[in-house]
Amino acid sequence: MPADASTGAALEGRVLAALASVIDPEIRKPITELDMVGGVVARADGGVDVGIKLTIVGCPAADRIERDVLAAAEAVVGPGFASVDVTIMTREERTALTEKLRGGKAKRGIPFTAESLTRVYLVTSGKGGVGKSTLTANLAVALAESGLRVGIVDADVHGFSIPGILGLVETDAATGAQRATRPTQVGEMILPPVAHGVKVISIGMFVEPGADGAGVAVAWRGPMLHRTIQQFLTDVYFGDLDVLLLDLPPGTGDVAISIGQLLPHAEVIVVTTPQPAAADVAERSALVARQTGQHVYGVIENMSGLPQPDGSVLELFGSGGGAEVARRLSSTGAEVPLLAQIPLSIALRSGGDTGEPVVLAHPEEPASLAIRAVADSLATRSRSLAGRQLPFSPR
Ligand SMILES: Nc1ncnc2c1ncn2[C@@H]1O[C@H](COP(=O)(O)OP(=O)(O)OP(=O)(O)O)[C@@H](O)[C@H]1O
Repeated sequence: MPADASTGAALEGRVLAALASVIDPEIRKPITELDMVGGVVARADGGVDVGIKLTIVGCPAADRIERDVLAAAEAVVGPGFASVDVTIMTREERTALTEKLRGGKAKRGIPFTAESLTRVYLVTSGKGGVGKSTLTANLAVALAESGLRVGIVDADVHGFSIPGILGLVETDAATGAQRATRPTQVGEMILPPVAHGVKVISIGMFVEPGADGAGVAVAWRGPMLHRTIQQFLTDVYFGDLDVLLLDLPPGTGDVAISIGQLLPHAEVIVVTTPQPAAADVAERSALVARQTGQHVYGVIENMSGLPQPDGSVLELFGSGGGAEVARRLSSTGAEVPLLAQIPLSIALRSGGDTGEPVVLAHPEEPASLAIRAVADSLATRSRSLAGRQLPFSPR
């Protein structure tokens, strides 16, 4: 039923209040806080005309925002009594929005400083293929499911697999090839795509797909890598995060050193396999992090024994590698625990192939339970202020 036209201003106020429930899916804030509501005008017939200003032309969230705005307005004035007019923000309005999102600061900096409340974890490994990206993605999804605000920076420059593992894949209109979802850019601010509640940015989102659909290999030089990682940490709008996970390339290369300089307070999680022979290289990746002052939070052993139907366990990659890396790191610095042993799991592997993380698709799997136990231990840690300089001084 239409509202009474004589209460125009009150009606406009009620519709505006209802629009506060419409969340921009990329920025994850109410559109009313983002100055995206151009106007709400009550009509003589008891209906309402709503003007919406999107951040950019071709905004991927446009349809959803328009639909949600219409639904919110109709919930107040009745079906068929609301119209939505969509326009695009001016350059000045976009600049004002990006400044507002940066907390009023025109100048960009890395928000994940030692004083911020975001816990930053670097997921590293000695060698490739040990499941570092798969675990990073599943840990992030498990943390988001437990109610935390979570972001991932996929800094694995040569093996950017996080978008695929999380299903952030789209078809390139020009070539028909599959490619990682492109982030929306608002002025100089990049809005990370969201998958399963996790904000994700990946180098794979910025490379062109090859003929086979895979990202074209990029020959990165050290300074360019450093700038790219720095840009991910400054220009990508993550908002307030509880946890930021960075998926590092395997080994001890330029990216690890750059991140050591940019995020010296980050903590390191080392992923290794049960193979004792791999312990050397895994240990080295953590030692580089220690040299830049980072704390090693713990070791995860992945691809541990595969449970068999008869109850026995097949130790395909041997055993003891995770405990060995934890023991060696503990003997040369602060105590480093073995956080978990994640079993070999077909469901974990196939979830990575289809973009449906195993912790969501098969929460009862032993691999999911082991990943969730690590996520729980990360989730229950609060960011300690001990030993940190607070941003005010005594008079
Ligand atoms: N516990 C597991 N059981 C079965 N398969 C797994 C397990 N962990 C990872 N895998 C599979 O192993 C392969 C390598 O995993 P992933 O890409 O996560 O490794 P990575 O260490 O990130 O490699 P890189 O750094 O070289 O990109 C993937 O196909 C993944 O699905």
